[in-house]
Amino acid sequence: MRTAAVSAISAKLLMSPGAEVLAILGTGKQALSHYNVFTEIFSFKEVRVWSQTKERVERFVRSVEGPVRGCSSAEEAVRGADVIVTVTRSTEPVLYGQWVKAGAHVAAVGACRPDWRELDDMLMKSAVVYADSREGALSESGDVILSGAEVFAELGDVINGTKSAQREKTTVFKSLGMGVEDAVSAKLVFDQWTAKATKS
Ligand SMILES: NC(=O)C1=CN([C@@H]2O[C@H](COP(=O)(O)OP(=O)(O)OC[C@H]3O[C@@H](n4cnc5c(N)ncnc54)[C@H](O)[C@@H]3O)[C@@H](O)[C@H]2O)C=CC1
Ligand SMILES: O=C([O-])C1=[NH+]CCC1
Repeated sequence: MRTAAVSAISAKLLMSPGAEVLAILGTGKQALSHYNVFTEIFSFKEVRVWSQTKERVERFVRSVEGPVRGCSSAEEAVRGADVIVTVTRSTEPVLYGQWVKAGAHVAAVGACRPDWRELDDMLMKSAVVYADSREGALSESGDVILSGAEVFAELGDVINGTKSAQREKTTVFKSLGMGVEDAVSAKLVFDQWTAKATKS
């Protein structure tokens, strides 16, 4: 859930204000938590999902409570989408720059190893790239390292106002996960548990 929460912060800061279509590539655990968080926080008119097999797409569509359209290709899912979440275990690109609408926001969550890819070079080089941690992205993200793309800013730089949120451009948020996110999540759970325990 904390990974999806961070992706939602990236979308809040970087997606175009009139975003209507969300596409999710992947149908595993992260896909489900991203679906739940993004549909809870935002009001997309359409949500699309794609995965490697038809069976996985159908299982995902059955498992969620809200509407979602299963797609038979990644291209079909992402063409025209305003926000794209990549949550696969792929080691090769599944999302190509030529399919991505100008001004779209991509939350790139998979490919967390230096030789793994989810996004192609065209997308990485044409987008404004943000990361949770610049240091992490430069040592762990195949999409950043192998494309040679520049990391424009950390998400924290945008939150504290030292770097701009370039919403009008195509943006990529490269998520790798940080210990501080786990610590904050653990504190939230602990605080809620303590509050409940004190009431009873
Ligand atoms: N950035 C972050 O903070 C975090 C990143 N991750 C990463 O997110 C990714 C997804 O994690 P989970 O949902 O837990 O995994 P999962 O195993 O539950 O789901 C993986 C999904 O990827 C799809 N997939 C696998 N190989 C593929 C390929 N070659 N092409 C297209 N789709 C493929 C599967 O069909 C499945 O839908 C993993 O790469 C994981 O390492 C996970 C947790 C935190
Ligand atoms: O932060 C995290 O838990 C992970 N990041 C990459 C795989 C798992």
